[in-house]
Amino acid sequence: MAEKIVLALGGNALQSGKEGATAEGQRLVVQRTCESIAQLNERGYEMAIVHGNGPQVGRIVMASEAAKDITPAMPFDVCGAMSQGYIGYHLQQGLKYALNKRNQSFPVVTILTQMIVDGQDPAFQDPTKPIGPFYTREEAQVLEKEKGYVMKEDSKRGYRRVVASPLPQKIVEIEAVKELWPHAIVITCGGGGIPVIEDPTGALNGTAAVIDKDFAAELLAEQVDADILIILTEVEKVAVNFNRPDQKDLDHLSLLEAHQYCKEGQFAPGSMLPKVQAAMKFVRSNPSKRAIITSLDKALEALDGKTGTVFTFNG
Ligand SMILES: Nc1ncnc2c1ncn2[C@@H]1O[C@H](COP(=O)(O)OP(=O)(O)O)[C@@H](O)[C@H]1O
Ligand SMILES: NC(=O)OP(=O)(O)O
Repeated sequence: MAEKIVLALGGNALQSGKEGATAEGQRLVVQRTCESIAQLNERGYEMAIVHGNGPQVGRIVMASEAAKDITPAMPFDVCGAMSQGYIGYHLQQGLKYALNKRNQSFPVVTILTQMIVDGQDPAFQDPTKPIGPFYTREEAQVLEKEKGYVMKEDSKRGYRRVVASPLPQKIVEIEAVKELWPHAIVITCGGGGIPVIEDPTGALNGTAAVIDKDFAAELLAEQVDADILIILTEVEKVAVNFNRPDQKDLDHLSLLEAHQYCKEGQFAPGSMLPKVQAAMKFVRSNPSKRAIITSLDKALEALDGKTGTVFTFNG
């Protein structure tokens, strides 16, 4: 039977490199990434793709706020839906091209996905999710004062606006994902899913937050009974003493080792920590499964055991 993979693509990773943070730059990074995804498809893996949206949704919100004198600003959840739309569009386009080149006519579909969150989630009182561009400390102070944003340092890369990031609880469109799974590469839970709160009548209402796509991908991987959760970002391996002269890249982590490093504060909150926590949760949910964290261009090598950081239940 074909192995099932949930592939999580980092929002920052999709806007990294020399191309920068333009829509065209992202399209080029997506195109390269789609070449590896098409190779995975060629090998017979069944796949769903979950992408991040931190930089993208941040920019959509900024554009909407900047234009508020011309047209009313879009609510945050609508900005999240817009980010799913354009990143899904880039992925559909890139994948179709990469698959066609290999004479594979496999359907690719983006499902606009809502994610139920708990309105009482303490995360609403403690913003942690970095969105939008990076700023200097001085610029961040000005934004805090002038716009009332909460700004935090992000993995020593600069300062970013942070927003609430409640935990994903239920994928609203999960039945559609399961129906489509054997027949298509499904792009779903983009940006962690559009955060919605269910009221007592069953109505869903969008809320101002950005869900962590690593946790959303983990939830999806459990629900579709995936064999492997692969989290692709900018770094090839998870490291301890990250960005220090004694940095050590890790090939493998057992649950126990990962837990110990989390306790030591080795993984930055809002960036590497949720990835490690999602990987840990997945292997804890079923000890026969594995999770891998690696860079966008190394997915194939990592699946072959040649690189990446592999998480397993035991050592
Ligand atoms: N211990 C660590 N090991 C490796 N990378 C780390 C670590 N701590 C923080 N990072 C940073 O986390 C980044 C990944 O998080 P982020 O950029 O938020 O991911 P995404 O690509 O999903 O948007 C890496 O590119 C790296 O700069
Ligand atoms: N929503 C989300 O987790 O985005 P990033 O991958 O950009 O952090």
